[in-house]
Amino acid sequence: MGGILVLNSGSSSIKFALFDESLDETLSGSATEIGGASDLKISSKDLVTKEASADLPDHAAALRAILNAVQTEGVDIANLAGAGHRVVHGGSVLQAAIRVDGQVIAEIERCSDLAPLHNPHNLAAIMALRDLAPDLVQVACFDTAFHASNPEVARRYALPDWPEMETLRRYGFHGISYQGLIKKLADVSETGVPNRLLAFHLGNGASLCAIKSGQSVATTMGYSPLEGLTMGTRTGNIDGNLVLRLAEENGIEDTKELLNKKSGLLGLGGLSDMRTLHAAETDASRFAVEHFCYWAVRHAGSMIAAMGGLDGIAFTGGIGENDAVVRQKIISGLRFLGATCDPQSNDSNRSRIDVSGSTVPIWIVKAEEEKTIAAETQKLIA
Ligand SMILES: Nc1ncnc2c1ncn2[C@@H]1O[C@H](COP(=O)(O)OP(=O)(O)O)[C@@H](O)[C@H]1O
Ligand SMILES: CC(=O)OP(=O)(O)O
Ligand SMILES: [Mg+2]
Repeated sequence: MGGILVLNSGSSSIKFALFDESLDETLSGSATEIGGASDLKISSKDLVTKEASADLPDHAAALRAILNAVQTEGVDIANLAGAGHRVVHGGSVLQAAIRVDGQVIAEIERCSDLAPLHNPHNLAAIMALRDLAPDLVQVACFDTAFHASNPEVARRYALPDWPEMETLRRYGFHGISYQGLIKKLADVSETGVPNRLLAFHLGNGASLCAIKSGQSVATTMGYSPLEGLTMGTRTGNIDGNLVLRLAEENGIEDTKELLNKKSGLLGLGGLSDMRTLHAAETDASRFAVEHFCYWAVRHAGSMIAAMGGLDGIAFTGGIGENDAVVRQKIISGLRFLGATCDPQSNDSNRSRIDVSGSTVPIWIVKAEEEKTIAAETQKLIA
């Protein structure tokens, strides 16, 4: 019997991994910078990495390339034990991992408007596997599930009560990443997971999570993955009245496109990808990076208040794991709390980057979304 194939469609990437029965990864890879200087990488257990600079203009092309590559590596999709998918928004109906059927597909589709950079691609991955292997058991895991522990005061917008109100609330995202992060941190930290942990998931989408006693108590994303930090192409927090004014002037569809796909780093600096932005070295690109870091620090203050203090910091996601400049700027912004990083450890992306004497430990934790999804999938197909 084959293993579990996991597909994780982010807003700028599709990551995948194949796991055996012991949840050891046997094949993995990613299509990154989709629509830009795209790359397709595949690594197998013997650590051979194949890299192809593939022309991937959109997520559909990236998905096709990944499924071709996986099959070329000898994976028989019809003979897998199951497939697991990251699904970003499941709304108020889909909150825990679930086996995919017609109703689940309809609900994921219904939530597509709320996560236009994700749900359509998450669904495309499910449908592509359905076409290739109609009998394959597929499981959807939701980015929102980890935040179900947030208190009502954090989840509710200050809107009056009416019947639909239960669905018009803050959900929070990147939950699969945060769930994987605390599991991994428990392994790598000698002292276990700190009681009040500030987690930064910084990728093309970016959010923060206040994790107290292992549970999410607050997070920066809300009703959709638009709220919170400045992101690759998303505004982050924006005044509702400004949104209304934009919609009056430009119409709803153009405003949705503007807020989700043309703003953030792209809107400020002309480029959505952090690496390319650093390389550009223009006034606009430098300002975009400053904006990203400034708002990460501002929101960090809010997360720390929600936990009543700070015992540890962890960075994850494409930027969080790799970008020493961004990490250093953010940690400098938190120096008033006594958090200080060691420049050498930070520059070499070590797993522990605080300087001795820092009031809090600071870690870099590789996002393990695929493994977390594989574990959930295995539970559901058992
Ligand atoms: N080595 C690196 N140095 C700096 N930034 C990086 C590096 N690798 C990836 N990134 C950045 O991470 C972001 C993509 O993060 P990722 O978590 O893969 O995205 P997604 O949100 O699509 O899952 C991009 O802005 C990219 O430039
Ligand atoms: C929820 C979200 O923004 O995800 P990603 O960072 O993968 O785009
Ligand atoms: Mg991602």
